[in-house]
Amino acid sequence: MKILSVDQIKALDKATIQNEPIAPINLMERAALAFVDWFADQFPSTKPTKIFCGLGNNGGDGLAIARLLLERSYSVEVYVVRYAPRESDDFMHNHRRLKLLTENVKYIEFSQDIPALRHTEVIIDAILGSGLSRPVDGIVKHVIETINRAPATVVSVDIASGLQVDQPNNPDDVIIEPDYTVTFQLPKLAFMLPQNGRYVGQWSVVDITLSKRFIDQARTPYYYTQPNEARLLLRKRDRFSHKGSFGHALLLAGSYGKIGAAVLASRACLRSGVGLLTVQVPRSGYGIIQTAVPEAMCQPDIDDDKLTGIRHSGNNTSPTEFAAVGVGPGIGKTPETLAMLKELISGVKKPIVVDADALNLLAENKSLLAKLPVSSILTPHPKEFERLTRKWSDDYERLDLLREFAQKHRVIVVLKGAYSAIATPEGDVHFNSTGNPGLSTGGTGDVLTGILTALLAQGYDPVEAAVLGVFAHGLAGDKAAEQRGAIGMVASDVIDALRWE
Ligand SMILES: NC(=O)C1=CN([C@@H]2O[C@H](COP(=O)(O)OP(=O)(O)OC[C@H]3O[C@@H](n4cnc5c(N)ncnc54)[C@H](OP(=O)(O)O)[C@@H]3O)[C@@H](O)[C@H]2O)[C@@H](O)CC1
Ligand SMILES: [K+]
Repeated sequence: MKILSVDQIKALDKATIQNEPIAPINLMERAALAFVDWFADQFPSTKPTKIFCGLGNNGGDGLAIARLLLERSYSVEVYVVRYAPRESDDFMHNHRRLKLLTENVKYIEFSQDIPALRHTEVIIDAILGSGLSRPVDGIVKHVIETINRAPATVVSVDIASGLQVDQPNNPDDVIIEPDYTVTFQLPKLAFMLPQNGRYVGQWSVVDITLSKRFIDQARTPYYYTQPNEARLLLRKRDRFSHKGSFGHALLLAGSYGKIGAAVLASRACLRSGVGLLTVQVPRSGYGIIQTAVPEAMCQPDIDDDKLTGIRHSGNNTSPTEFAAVGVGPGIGKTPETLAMLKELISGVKKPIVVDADALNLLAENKSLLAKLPVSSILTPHPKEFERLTRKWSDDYERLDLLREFAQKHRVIVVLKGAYSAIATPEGDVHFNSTGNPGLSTGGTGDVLTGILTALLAQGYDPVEAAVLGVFAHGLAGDKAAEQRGAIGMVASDVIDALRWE
């Protein structure tokens, strides 16, 4: 699903009106209906509802929503925040229609006009939408502050009033802090960024059938991966396939005290469809791997405690002969392990998966970045990404840094977090839709490395591997959270919950 800029959203609105064609007022009606359908699924008609409307089209939506809720027997009070002398045409139209139905429309010009808000109520925020053009002040600011202090449930129409759609707000901006946002047609970039979490709440997209042709043709670097899109990436298995069809992967993981990282990455790799897996661990991890992951072959390092080089033994010759290589989980940062990483990077040509301490070693030896095979997948969490780049002042700057980094080094970067952002060498960013705070626990990153290595070994295109792998990892995390709760779940639960279908 594409994420469009605020200018593109306006153009999409216009294109729909012209091409469908549909009168603007009917488009507003469609939006209000879609909102009300969502609302009626969430809240019973016995729930007292107060709707706060601005004077633009977001306010017009609010008035239409008020009328439709009244028609469905909700008890609704409407407040119009009069911050300017002029209303939009569609606001006026809906104002007239609403007045035919109820006298219960009040106006807020001064602070004393703001009603008391109770915890039993639902507040619908239709003050400002995508037309926000400056920070809020005056009476709008007072109303927003009052709503934010209220114990009531708050639902924003399209976007929280005061929140910018696709650029940073000022730190002292006053913005609605909703429990829910119900947005029209496509998600907004603002929803993807951690700094806006409290200004978005739980968000949903409702379909108002805006021009599909316009959306298909619109150019944007930003995408949001939906379940149907991720599932399309999954390859079917041929009945006549054999283990050679799914690649032989190599994982370089573990150090003394962190062999568990190698176990987790290996198990996840095997649970993600790899044909064969060889794990290289320090010698002290040999028995552990052979016992904990009997499906994997193990190549011990000559060193007891750390990885020191690429071992060429048994039926495996050099890293170039593996279908895919994953490196990093639990490896530590000793000079010997750095030497191993250098040997690997200069030896392989195919994309590799780079995680954890391998990323920290790259951050301390930035000249290695230029030597990474094209389309390698790097999986930093924000702190690791900061070490690879620099500090940022807000999440929009971080997003710019992410895109620049991926383009400059021609790699894929999975920036982990809520809505993990996958940046491609072409400069696109795919935000992931699965996952939950339960994934913030030791070992889940190792699991992701195993998954991504397995997908590369099976011959997936690296961008598709990253998008699909991050999606499946988050989905397994969601299933684990359902079973164990987000607090009690551990990385092994995520592996157990992996399902490729
Ligand atoms: N996209 C779609 O397809 C559809 C969109 N729809 C709906 O339309 C909404 C967008 O409507 P909109 O463009 O009228 O903008 P909206 O946010 O109501 O505000 C504009 C007014 O507020 C003013 N204003 C701005 N900032 C201000 C501030 N800080 N403090 C005070 N005032 C401020 C601004 O003034 P100006 O900038 O012109 O000076 C202008 O007068 C969108 O979010 C969705 O709900 C649906 O109905 C149908 C399908
Ligand atoms: K709003």
